Amino acid sequence: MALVVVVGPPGSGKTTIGTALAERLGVVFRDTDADIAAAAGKPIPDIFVDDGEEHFRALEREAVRRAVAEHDGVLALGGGAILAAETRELLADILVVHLRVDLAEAVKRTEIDRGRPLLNVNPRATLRRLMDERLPLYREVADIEIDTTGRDIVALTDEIAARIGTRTVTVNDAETPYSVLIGHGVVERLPLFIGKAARAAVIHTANTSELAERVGSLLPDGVEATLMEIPDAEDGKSISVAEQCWEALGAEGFTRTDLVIGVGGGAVTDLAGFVAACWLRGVPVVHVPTSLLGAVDAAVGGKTGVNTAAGKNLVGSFHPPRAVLVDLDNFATLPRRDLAAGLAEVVKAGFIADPVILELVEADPEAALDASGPVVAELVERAIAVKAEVVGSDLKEGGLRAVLNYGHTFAHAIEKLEHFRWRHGDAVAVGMVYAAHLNAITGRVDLVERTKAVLESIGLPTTYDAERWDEIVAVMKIDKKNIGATQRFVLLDDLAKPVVVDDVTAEQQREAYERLTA
Ligand SMILES: NC(=O)c1ccc[n+]([C@@H]2O[C@H](COP(=O)([O-])OP(=O)(O)OC[C@H]3O[C@@H](n4cnc5c(N)ncnc54)[C@H](O)[C@@H]3O)[C@@H](O)[C@H]2O)c1
Ligand SMILES: O=C(O)C(=O)C[C@@H](O)[C@H](O)[C@H](O)COP(=O)(O)O
Repeated sequence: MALVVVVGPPGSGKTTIGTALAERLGVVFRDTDADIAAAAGKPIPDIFVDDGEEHFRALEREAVRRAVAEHDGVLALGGGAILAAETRELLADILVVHLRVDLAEAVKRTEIDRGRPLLNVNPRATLRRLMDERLPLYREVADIEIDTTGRDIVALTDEIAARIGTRTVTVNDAETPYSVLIGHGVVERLPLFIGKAARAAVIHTANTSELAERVGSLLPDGVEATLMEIPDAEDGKSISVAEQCWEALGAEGFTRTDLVIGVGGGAVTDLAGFVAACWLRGVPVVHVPTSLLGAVDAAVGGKTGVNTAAGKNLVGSFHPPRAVLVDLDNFATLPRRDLAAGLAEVVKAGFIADPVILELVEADPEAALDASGPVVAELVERAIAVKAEVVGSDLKEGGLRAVLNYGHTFAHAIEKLEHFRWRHGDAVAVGMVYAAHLNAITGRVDLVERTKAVLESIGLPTTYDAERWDEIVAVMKIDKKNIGATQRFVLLDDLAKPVVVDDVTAEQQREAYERLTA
């Protein structure tokens, strides 16, 4: 079903603004006038001349019906499409943007384009009449009305995106670009990303069961929801849980066009992504992250996986989602400790790429912990933008993507030694302090105090048990970034200047541990 439908009189900019809006939202643009001309094999003015307006309107009603049902992007309708009552009814459940324009500018804009059959004679008077007649109908169907007169495209698309309540980050993945919608209530946009699914498996934990039910109820008629509750947190991220999900998919007869939806924290989205990646060798997955960490990191970028006795995330696959719906309202029930843990990955994005993030947290740590406040919304968008930029150019961690692992070599060792009972974000916080010591010890930038201060200001741990070096070093040796026997670490040459190095000596690693635990 269409994401946004754009309506308005001739000259209001439906095609230009609709195209820019689609680009901004990371979706495809479609125009029913173009559909009609293509299907008829001739331009619209020729249809009017050869077959008459009534015939054209019949073609238009059918073109709109079809496009609304099958196009999951921005859809522009011909200026007169809303004359049909059945079309207006069709638009009742869809987000409709009405573009207004004043008469003088509409005349100017339409003069350039001669292909408008109703404006061949006395265009100014005709336009005035059409605009007056149709205004109440545009208003009847529209959710948002925007005056385009004298305004540039960028400002207009920004305003429409903001009024839709959705900030969108596009992940320009080389395989299939997808959108991360961020805003209050964006879970409602789920029906746009159903594709051809006849069934959807909604994977969740007890903590997100209410939302999972709501997600099930948002599926369009004819799409059958199967709710699959898995154990909470890391207990759910195991091969045996994945296997139970596959058994359930088999029992429900899931096919390649059916859909998996992950509703929960990072553990759920990692598991749901993995289940989707392996079922029939890959079915679509949509993520509805409910934790801050899931939203800014786990749900974006296509890394999926489970933990095994051998270690954290060692079994998995790259399987980018079809879309990610970051509904900020979902953070309302997230415990403060989990919100803080999510901020660890946000702070990481600050150190590796966007220092404004650090400034925002440092300026007001409490605001960074206020789930419903504007600072969290900005932090979420910035952190996702950092991640999208990196994974968009290196999905499979051939090079650049490793920078997202800043602090993770040590963090994953803690997680394994603690039998996955530590919060991932807590481990990453300690891991970043360890990395900051390594930065300083290896003659790079000294950000130790800044790292500790920002993490402590939001209640995150910055030290670890002093007696476990031998175990830690053993686990770090099986880190995914290592090449053969060569250990690799992500360090910082400077703030926002990450580098992957392979020459950190055993002594330097030990020295960093001693400083961390001193
Ligand atoms: N794939 C990736 O790129 C990637 C990136 C970062 C982290 N991860 C993985 O993500 C996991 C960590 O994610 P996490 O921190 O979200 O942990 P989590 O999924 O374990 O969630 C933390 C806790 O918060 C609860 N919770 C989640 N949303 C809630 C809500 N709205 N209200 C109340 N409770 C809620 C969960 O049920 C859980 O108890 C780790 O397994 C980590 O390895 C993956
Ligand atoms: O997406 C990535 O790439 C990351 O490294 C993001 C990390 O923050 C995240 O914790 C991820 O789960 C780590 O992946 P792994 O490959 O080190 O297991």
